[in-house]
Amino acid sequence: LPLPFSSKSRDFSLPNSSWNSEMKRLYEHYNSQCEVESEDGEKQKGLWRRLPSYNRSLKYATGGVYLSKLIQSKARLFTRNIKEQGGAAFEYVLFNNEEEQRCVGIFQAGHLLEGPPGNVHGGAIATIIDTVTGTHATLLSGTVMTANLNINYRSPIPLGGTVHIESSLDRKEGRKTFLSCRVTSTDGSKLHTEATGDF
Ligand SMILES: CCCCCCCC(=O)SCCNC(=O)CCNC(=O)[C@H](O)C(C)(C)COP(=O)(O)OP(=O)(O)OC[C@H]1O[C@@H](n2cnc3c(N)ncnc32)[C@H](O)[C@@H]1OP(=O)(O)O
Repeated sequence: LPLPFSSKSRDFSLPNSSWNSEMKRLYEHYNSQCEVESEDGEKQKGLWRRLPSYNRSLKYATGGVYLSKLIQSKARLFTRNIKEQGGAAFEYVLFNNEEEQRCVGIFQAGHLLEGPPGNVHGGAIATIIDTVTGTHATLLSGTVMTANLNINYRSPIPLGGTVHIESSLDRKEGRKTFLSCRVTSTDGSKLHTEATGDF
C-alpha cells in the first residue's frame, strides 16, 4: 500500500486464535501462492501478494495537519478499531493478484456486526466491500476516494461465518476506476452480495 507505516505497527491480517477453520483454510490457500524466499535468500514472485493491514494511517496523512492533536492520536481505521480480542467484529485478510487485476478478501463476521437476527448488518457488508474494492482501486490507480458504491444484497451472510470477496477491474476511464465485486460462500456455490464501485 502506498502509505508508509511504522514497522512496529501490528499487522491485523495475520491468523489469530479467533479465526475459524474456513478462515484458516482459505488464508493458507492464498498465502501458499504468495512470494517465497528460498534458503539462499532469493525471492520467487508468487501469483498473489498478502496485503498487511494496520489500524491507523492518519499520522502520515497530509490532511492530518488540519486536525486536532487529540483526533490525530486517537484516529483508528474503522474496520480495525475494536480493542476487544477474539474476532468480535471485522476479521479479514486481503490478497492481491496484480497480473489478473483481482483482489480477494477473506472475511469472518464477528458477533458485534449483527443486523437481522443471526445475520450480518448490511452496513457492515457495505463496509467490507468498500474496504476490498477501495484497497484494490488504490493498488490499481493510486490514492482514490469512493465516488459510488452500488450494492445488491442477494442472500444473508450468517454471523460468525466466513465469506469470500472478490474485486475485479471492469475498466479505467481517465482518472476514474470502475470495479465489480462479488461476495460468495467460501466454496463459491452461494452468492451473498454483488456490487459495483466507481473510484
Ligand atoms: C485501507 C482501507 C481502504 C478503504 C477505502 C475506503 C474508501 C472510502 O470509503 S472513501 C470515503 C467515502 N467517499 C467520499 O467521502 C468521497 C466524497 N466525494 C468526493 O470527495 C468527491 O465527490 C469525488 C472525489 C468522488 C469526486 O470529486 P471531483 O473529482 O471533484 O468530482 P468531479 O470533477 O465533479 O467529477 C469527476 C468525475 O467523476 C464523476 N463522479 C463524481 N461523483 C460521482 C459519483 N458520486 N458517482 C459516479 N461518478 C461520479 C463525474 O461524473 C466526473 O466524470 P467525468 O470526468 O467523466 O465527467
